[in-house]
Amino acid sequence: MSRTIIVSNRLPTKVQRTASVLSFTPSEGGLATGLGSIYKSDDNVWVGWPGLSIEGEDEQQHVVEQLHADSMRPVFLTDAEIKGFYEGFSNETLWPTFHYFSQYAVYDLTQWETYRAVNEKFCHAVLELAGPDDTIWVHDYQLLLLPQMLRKARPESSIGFFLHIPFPSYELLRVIPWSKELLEGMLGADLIGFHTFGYMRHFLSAVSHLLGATSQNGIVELGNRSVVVDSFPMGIDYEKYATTAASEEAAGHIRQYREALQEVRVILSIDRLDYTKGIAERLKAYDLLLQRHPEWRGKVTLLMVVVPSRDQVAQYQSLKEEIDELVGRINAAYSSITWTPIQYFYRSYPLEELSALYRLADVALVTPMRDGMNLVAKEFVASKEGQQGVLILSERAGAARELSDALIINPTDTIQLAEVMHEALTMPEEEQVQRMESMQALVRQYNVHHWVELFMNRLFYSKNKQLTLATAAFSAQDQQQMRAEYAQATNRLLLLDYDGTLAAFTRDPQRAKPDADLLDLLRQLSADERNRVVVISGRDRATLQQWLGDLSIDFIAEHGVWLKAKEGDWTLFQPLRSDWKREIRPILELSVGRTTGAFIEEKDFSLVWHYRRVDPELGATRARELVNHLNFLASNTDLQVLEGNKVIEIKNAGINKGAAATRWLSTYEPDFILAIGDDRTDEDTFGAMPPEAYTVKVGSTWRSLARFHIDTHEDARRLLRSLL
Ligand SMILES: O=P(O)(O)OC[C@H]1O[C@H](O[C@H]2O[C@H](CO)[C@@H](O)[C@H](O)[C@H]2O)[C@H](O)[C@@H](O)[C@@H]1O
Ligand SMILES: O=c1ccn([C@@H]2O[C@H](COP(=O)(O)OP(=O)(O)O)[C@@H](O)[C@H]2O)c(=O)[nH]1
Repeated sequence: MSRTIIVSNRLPTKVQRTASVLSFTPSEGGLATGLGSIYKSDDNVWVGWPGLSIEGEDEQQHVVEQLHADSMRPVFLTDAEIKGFYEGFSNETLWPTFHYFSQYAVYDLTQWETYRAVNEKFCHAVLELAGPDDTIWVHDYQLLLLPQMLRKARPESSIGFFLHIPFPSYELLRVIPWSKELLEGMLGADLIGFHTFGYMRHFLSAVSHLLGATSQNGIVELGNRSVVVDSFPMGIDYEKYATTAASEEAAGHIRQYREALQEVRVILSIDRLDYTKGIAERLKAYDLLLQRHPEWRGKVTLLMVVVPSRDQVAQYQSLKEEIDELVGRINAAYSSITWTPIQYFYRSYPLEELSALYRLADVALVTPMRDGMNLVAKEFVASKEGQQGVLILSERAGAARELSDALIINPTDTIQLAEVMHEALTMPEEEQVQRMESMQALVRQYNVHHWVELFMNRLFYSKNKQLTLATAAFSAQDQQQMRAEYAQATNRLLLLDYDGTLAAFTRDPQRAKPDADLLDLLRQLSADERNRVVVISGRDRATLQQWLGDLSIDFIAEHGVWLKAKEGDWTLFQPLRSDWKREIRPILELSVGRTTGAFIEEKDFSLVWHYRRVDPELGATRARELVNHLNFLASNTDLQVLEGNKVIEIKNAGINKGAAATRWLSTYEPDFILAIGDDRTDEDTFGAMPPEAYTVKVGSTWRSLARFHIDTHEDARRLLRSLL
């Protein structure tokens, strides 16, 4: 039976120690509360840290047994690991950077090494548990390296990754000295999910800028795999919150609270203690509300729950002091004998009491500076079924992308926030109900079950697509078979693309000049009279002639425009015109003028716009614009627009590598064919070959007509050497 192995730093149950007794309680934090509400079934196991240092063997055994019953497998961390991995790299480097608080980030080599070691530890724990058919779903920033570690150990596994916090602009990410390793770690997954489209865009941009990997429609092309990237806004267990808030137990709590609060209106604020949550700014705005609208004094109370969190990290300790001080100052300034402006609780509450608070409140204040999603906002909405109530929501919470019927605010604008609190407290009942109902419909539909289903279906789809669309690796056995057929053959045709296949793809095309090793390889291959070696390239004939002209080989240049057999001269594929260049060249020049790093290459019968040296995102955007424009001009003419690897080529229609290669097939009638290429333009060659030909794609495995795949140009050379 195949299972889903959920892996996250924090388990949904946390272990606490009072005196020497261990107790087990639900964890706080959206990852644990959200996923924790649905994972329990025989098909799932959850691997994670129980939230406490437990070093004694007996205690560990006790914890293992307790958690086992709930399908959880603890990963125990030592004190040093908690310091370096959890408090350190996770919460002093990644957390501040990803939430745009780079000023709080530390870059410490020892912490980074501990982070890597703990990711390894999680990897071992998962590998001990996971069978070959199990799906592994890794969660969050504490385990960014884990997908790649698992991929190395289990290349065929189905691995998903979901990030619960924002993904920042690459300008922030690149500041981390290990940013490339972190991205590579994530790319071990088959599917990478984010809460919002914006985070996903930042990720793709970072991958392109820092790793140079290209993506199309959210699919990142890696050498030998492709990774699907998408957004999946996490939902909550709607029914659970709606039902609990309407329960008798919650009603009992509400009666009690009401008695204490009397008639005052309630503004509710619930968060973990975190500088990303905007708690201090919220307090300042509340102060402003009481200043600017004194009519609310004695009539409203801010009920503020702050859940202790990461209290060993310095920034969290100083934030606690700041909040204590602000609350003290505001209460001292405005309190009366019968009224306290802020009721402040530094602790966590069980679901029933939280639900009662949600149900009781007139207004919920969810005003983070940055927040991956924020489930409190959704829980408030679900708890208000059949009720009025107003949600004030920061534009920088992931939830704001969905809950557009909330009052959306900028959390740094305290004056705006104070005024919006006033607006919320005076909003007509009808408008409250209408906004609430529309948000409820959304939170009910896009609930956590829907989220899991969506993610899992997409993971299944991505994996399946990889398997069906990916070109098979050129196995040792297939290569053996190829060599056997090669040995038998007497009239062999070797069609070899140049850039990216025989030589590495370089920033400056002129630097891809053949080295001694390549010249020797081609010389030896062509020395065998049974071989006809053809370099089939997009390059102009002059360059090919200059670089390789001394060899006894054939050429197909300019993507099939110029042909040359070793015994003869250069000939045109067919009579061609080039007067169209006069009209097209100025368009390409205009685009070069607007795009630093772009350049034009002119061949006899084609013009090429290169963008390999352009900022990758700008290059891709300009290339799209140019292709659209050129295609428009080329319609109703005998021109065609070809897109290659960081190039756009415009040339006469009907000519491509495949059409040219067909001439060699009919002229020489080979009994063995090997065609190797890395580019989109080589697909024309592959497509023109008979089914028994050995067609080999270098680089990406995705959607090629080739029968086999190899990783790099070095592999291509090795393959050719193995024929000698
Ligand atoms: O495990 P802790 O260090 O105690 O922190 C609690 C969790 O905080 C973060 O939660 C995030 O996930 C929520 C659900 O997707 C999302 O709504 C929220 O915006 C995030 O901040 C963190 O990502 C988790 O790993 C922690 O367990
Ligand atoms: O006393 C409390 C206060 C909050 N929460 C839960 O903690 C989670 C907070 O998740 P959110 O996504 O809002 O932010 P995070 O803390 O994960 O950054 C929510 O599910 C709350 O119900 C809790 O269990 N007990």
